[in-house]
Amino acid sequence: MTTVAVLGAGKIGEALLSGLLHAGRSADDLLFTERHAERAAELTATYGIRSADVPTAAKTADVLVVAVKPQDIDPLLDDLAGVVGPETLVVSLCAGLPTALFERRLPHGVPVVRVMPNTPMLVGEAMSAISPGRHAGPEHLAIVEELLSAVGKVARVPESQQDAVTALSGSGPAYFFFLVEAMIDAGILLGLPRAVAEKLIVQSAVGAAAMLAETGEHPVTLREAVTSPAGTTIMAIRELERHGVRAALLAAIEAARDRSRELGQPHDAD
Ligand SMILES: NC(=O)C1=CN([C@@H]2O[C@H](COP(=O)(O)OP(=O)(O)OC[C@H]3O[C@@H](n4cnc5c(N)ncnc54)[C@H](OP(=O)(O)O)[C@@H]3O)[C@@H](O)[C@H]2O)C=CC1
Ligand SMILES: O=C(O)[C@@H]1CCC=N1
Repeated sequence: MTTVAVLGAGKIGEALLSGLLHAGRSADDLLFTERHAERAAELTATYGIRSADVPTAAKTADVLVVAVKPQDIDPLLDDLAGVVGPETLVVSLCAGLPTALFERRLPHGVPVVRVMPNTPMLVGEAMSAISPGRHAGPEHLAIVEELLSAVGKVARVPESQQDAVTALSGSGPAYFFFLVEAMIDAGILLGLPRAVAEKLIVQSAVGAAAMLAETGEHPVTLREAVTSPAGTTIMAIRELERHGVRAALLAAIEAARDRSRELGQPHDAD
């Protein structure tokens, strides 16, 4: 069994650790590094996973998962440069950061795989897209695929698509949460108690997601089946179109893609 160290156990790092434990991986095969002792102690108390410093994590683990904010990458790469070699697989979850950045800053030959996961890995329902760097071979992709398959679905994409993937599925859960939040507010507007509105909308979201995943039907077909002639749904759809919700989504996701590109840019001249 490979030992995995998560470098930076914040939101996504914790989701990965928790998801791997739920999938049956032993806490003994996991490690993490954190900047603050308090946060490290809290995670160890919750999950029984050991914390370590970066050199210890690099010596002990076969796979190092980098899960710090893109803005925090420089000092971490400095720390890693002296302690990793081609035998260590580096997996980056960082939005926007190209594998070439890691390859420039780490010793020659270190294999790097860029991944864009999402937080549903907490419940075993992540969507992760993976792309190999220059020194990552099929064996490295297979390790990453196996690791992430335990916490959701995995797709292989060319690295040139990762900024779009980040905007679509990396950030995607936030768009659905936003929609659910707004629909619950609509329930309040119509006079429903909050608890009732929440139950109605969350189960409608679960049911709609299951239909999308399980029937294989196109979303248009599924929506048409809800939309009765001269009924209620078409009145709502007309309002959504009138308010430009479709165009807003296109613009929003394009803006997220642009931000992902921007996050990689400070390092272009490294
Ligand atoms: N959240 C999400 O849904 C997703 C995030 N990502 C990517 O994952 C990365 C992390 O995002 P997220 O979890 O949201 O961010 P967080 O800020 O929640 O987590 C990052 C963690 O890393 C810690 N940290 C920073 N530098 C170091 C270091 N040198 N050594 C050890 N720990 C360190 C931070 O500590 P401190 O609190 O002190 O800053 C923080 O706890 C980002 O690059 C993001 O693009 C990718 C997909 C989805
Ligand atoms: O908002 C972000 O930058 C990160 C990357 C994808 C999801 N969360």
